[in-house]
Amino acid sequence: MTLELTDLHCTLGSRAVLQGLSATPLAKGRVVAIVGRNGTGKSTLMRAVAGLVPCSAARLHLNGRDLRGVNAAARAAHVRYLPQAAPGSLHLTVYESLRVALNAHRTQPADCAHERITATATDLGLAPLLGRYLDELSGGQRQLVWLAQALMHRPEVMLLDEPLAALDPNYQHHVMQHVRRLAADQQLLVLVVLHDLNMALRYADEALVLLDGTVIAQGPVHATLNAETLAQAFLVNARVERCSRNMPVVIVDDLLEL
Ligand SMILES: Nc1ncnc2c1ncn2[C@@H]1O[C@H](COP(=O)(O)OP(=O)(O)OP(=O)(O)O)[C@@H](O)[C@H]1O
Repeated sequence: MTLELTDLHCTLGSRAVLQGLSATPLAKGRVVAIVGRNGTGKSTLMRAVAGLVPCSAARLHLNGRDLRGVNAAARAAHVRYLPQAAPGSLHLTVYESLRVALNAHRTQPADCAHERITATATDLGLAPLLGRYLDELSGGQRQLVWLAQALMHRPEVMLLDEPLAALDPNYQHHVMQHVRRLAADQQLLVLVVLHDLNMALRYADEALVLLDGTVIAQGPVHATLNAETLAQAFLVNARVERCSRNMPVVIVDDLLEL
């Protein structure tokens, strides 16, 4: 399974947001970190792949299937988008909301539903919250529930837009470990917008670096997030060093002039 993106253009209002964005085909089973400065088109790219904003492309294919004529509702069976700000909460318990999410696509026989819900909730550390109402949860807890809902579908592609933004460090690592395991076990392609470059270095296989609506670098995450790319993408003087446990860490020394 691959996702092919060639020459994507998307104009919102009068702004050309995606400007001929192309990427080397993205393969299943991998976690791809989408990074780039604010307003550079990361969310728009996700929304374009999900079919939520109008875009033109020379090629927008999933598994050889042309997605261009496929509307967002039909794409949702294969491509699941988790936005930055999820919609307002209904007065449902976490368990009920996961049940609704599972039923929405009927990918599982009903007798597996309970096991599926409890397994996903346990994996994400949500088991103690299953009986709580969504509108009584904290922002971070709710974000975890949206993620669990998205994962109920077993899509081919998961688009996660800053899924760590409201989470404490423990949950951040918990979520990324789970996402990574899912990608490998279920041969899922995960595109994840991350502002924390250290999380990208630690958990992503590949990085896609955006600037002004195009891809300026793509490849294995450790090779791609180098000083030169970080300078161009973020206007920072940065280096990637190994910590005492041999994990790569981005250190920003200075800001570069605009
Ligand atoms: N509906 C819209 N109408 C007009 N312009 C829009 C619309 N949505 C987004 N934009 C503009 O498109 C550009 C890219 O926005 P997008 O949300 O894709 O950026 P981003 O890289 O995800 O940013 P961030 O890291 O801040 O979330 C921004 O300049 C934004 O103002």
